[in-house]
Amino acid sequence: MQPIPLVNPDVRDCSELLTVMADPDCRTGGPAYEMFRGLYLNDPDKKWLEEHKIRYDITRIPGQVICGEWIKTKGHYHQSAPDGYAFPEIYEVLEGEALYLLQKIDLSDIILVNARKGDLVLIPPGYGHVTINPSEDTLLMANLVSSAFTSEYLPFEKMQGAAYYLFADGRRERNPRYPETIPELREVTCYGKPLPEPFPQQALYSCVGDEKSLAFLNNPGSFLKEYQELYLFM
Ligand SMILES: O=P(O)(O)OC[C@H]1O[C@](O)(CO)[C@@H](O)[C@@H]1O
Repeated sequence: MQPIPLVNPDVRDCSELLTVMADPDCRTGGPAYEMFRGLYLNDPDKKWLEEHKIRYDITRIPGQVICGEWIKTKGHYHQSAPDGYAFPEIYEVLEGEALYLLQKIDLSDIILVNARKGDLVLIPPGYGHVTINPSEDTLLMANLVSSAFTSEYLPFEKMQGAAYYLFADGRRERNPRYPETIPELREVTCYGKPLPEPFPQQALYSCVGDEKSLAFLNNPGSFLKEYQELYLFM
């Protein structure tokens, strides 16, 4: 596939991360990561994506440590689709390595997914998510998501971030604002593990045009059994 030109990003400034950092006195600024949203290679792909209410984004997260933590995205939940279940999302690591911290809205499950180049990571309905770049190298990742979704930041902002903080010195600490009774971070590694059918099996952009493998993005409630079979729940 020819590369998609990455131009005109939305830039998340480090100062926008202050409400989710472990250190409430953290003072930082400057660009944190770039989000290239609503990308396509050609007009037929653009039309197909629009007709199917799907957005393809690429995010570039240069390796850096911010107030002792590995750089991370701000974190958000997704609101419910018309069928009553929250919009899911799927990520692909294009370069570098990533940790995806997923936390169920009722906090009954908190997962840390290790992924590297070529891996696909599915964010099931109802899981808030934060992406962490745990290295000095740049993380480049793509995602497909419903274009009807919006990001809900408030649950993370109210709690000063996700349930766990990951520090560059290797410490992983529970965010003290969450109850002591929350589950331990459940770590899974998806290196080279394909997602089960009917979810995408190949590079995300090559799924553009494949109605069957992307149907879950706008119809989350129709795939409840399939979510149970994800490696996330093993
Ligand atoms: O909105 P946040 O939490 O900064 O996360 C950014 C990521 O979320 C997305 O908007 C998709 O959920 C991507 O464009 C980007 O990778």
